[in-house]
Amino acid sequence: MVWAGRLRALPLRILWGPRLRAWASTMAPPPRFFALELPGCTLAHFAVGTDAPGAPADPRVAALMATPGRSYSLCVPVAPGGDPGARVRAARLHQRLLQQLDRGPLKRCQLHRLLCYPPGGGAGTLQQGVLLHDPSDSPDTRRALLALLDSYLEAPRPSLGEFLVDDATRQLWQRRWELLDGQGWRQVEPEPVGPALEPDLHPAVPDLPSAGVFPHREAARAVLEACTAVIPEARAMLELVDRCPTRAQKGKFPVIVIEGLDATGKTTVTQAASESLKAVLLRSPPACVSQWREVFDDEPTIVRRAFYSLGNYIVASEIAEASARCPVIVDRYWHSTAAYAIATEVSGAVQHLPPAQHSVYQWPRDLLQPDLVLLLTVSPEERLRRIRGRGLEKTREETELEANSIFRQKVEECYRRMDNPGCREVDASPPREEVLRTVLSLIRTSCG
Ligand SMILES: Nc1ncnc2c1ncn2[C@@H]1O[C@H](COP(=O)(O)OP(=O)(O)OP(=O)(O)O)[C@@H](O)[C@H]1O
Ligand SMILES: Nc1ccn([C@@H]2O[C@H](COP(=O)(O)O)[C@@H](O)[C@H]2O)c(=O)n1
Repeated sequence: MVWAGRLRALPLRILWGPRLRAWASTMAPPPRFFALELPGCTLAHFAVGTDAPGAPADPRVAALMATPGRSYSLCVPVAPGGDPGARVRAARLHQRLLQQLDRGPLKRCQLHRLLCYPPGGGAGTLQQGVLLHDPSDSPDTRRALLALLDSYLEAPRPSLGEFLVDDATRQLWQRRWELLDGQGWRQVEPEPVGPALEPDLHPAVPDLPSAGVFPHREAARAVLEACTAVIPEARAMLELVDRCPTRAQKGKFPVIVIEGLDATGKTTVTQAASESLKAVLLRSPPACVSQWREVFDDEPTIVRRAFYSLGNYIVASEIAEASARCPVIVDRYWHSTAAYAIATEVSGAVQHLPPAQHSVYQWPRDLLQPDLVLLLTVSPEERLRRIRGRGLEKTREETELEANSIFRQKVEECYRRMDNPGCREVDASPPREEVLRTVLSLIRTSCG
């Protein structure tokens, strides 16, 4: 491994002459594009293997990789076989990989979220992973990464690349590691790292309908069906869903959904409004599945959101039944499932979200629609005051929201972009009585 340490110091053009370059170009794999999440949730884009040797990469990428140490990319395809089973296996593998990076010598590496996609992108072509930066450039890190790859015996195996800086020209290169039959791990020829334009659509968006924002019940159902061998609770959940009518119909009374980030006052408002309107109060996920929530909250997005999506269909059958008798108030519904899924999967900040009117913001075609959706919003400071005032143990996601105001902004912006039905925003910062008055007045004017 000593030679590899020296390589960084050697001007790469000595190793990378024209003949070698010509040979490599005949063998070269297709170019790959990368979206790297940097501190502050900014995204830097770069390309590997395009015909751009010598061209400067994004200065932020160059700066990161030029800091003392060594950077590696580790990626897993999201849909190696295209079917839900393959997607679930790949997502669980990616989750396991992230957990493994938190141990041993790899723990000292700084991690940055990384997405890899081919030119043009498209559903099923994405790879998700991380860029690891080892500030100490220790050979133990490389050894640990190769040992980690060795522990993945079945496809899809993660792919490992190593970044190199040509000290003379400052050009960046990537060398992938490949497993050669009987010869162990070998590095393939370096490929140039060059600049890349930001794609029009964030590369994770084409996969959202199969990975967390399911456009119909069957799409979410197929995901849990694929999990039954490894998550016994998935079978129990499917049995409950399968007992619900495929197209639950709303009764003659109005159905009002209250949405918002944690601690914006949904519980307070839904309880008071349902008393005032003599309405049935329901919540998603429904009580009958809440005992499995912890299990699914520990799973990757695709499985977790399939659970919440199917929970919405169970609530739909409860709404259908209750709205035949009286008004119904619902604490969270599909908009929550979709908004959190989009905000989690789309790396970067608000400007990287899919544009308004994109199909991911459309209501699923087979899910009972409410008459009115109200989105409670409060300032970040007020929300934090309320979380602290409540004094309850914070869930992991709440902790993340608290720490990551950009994630919170993305969730809220997704709520605002939801369509058909869209959300009516209500400023929930005033005292409880005033918020309730506003909500009741909106319900009366909108639902008669
Ligand atoms: N208008 C208000 N003014 C001041 N405090 C409020 C107001 N509405 C709710 N609260 C308080 O803020 C805290 C969070 O409210 P609540 O539990 O209703 O929010 P929530 O949106 O249901 O939260 P979660 O989604 O996390 O369950 C509670 O302690 C509640 O008493
Ligand atoms: N329909 C829903 C409801 C909830 N979620 C997820 O649960 C989290 C919040 O739940 P609370 O009980 O704290 O209100 C939220 O972070 C969502 O991830 C969902 O996806 N769909």
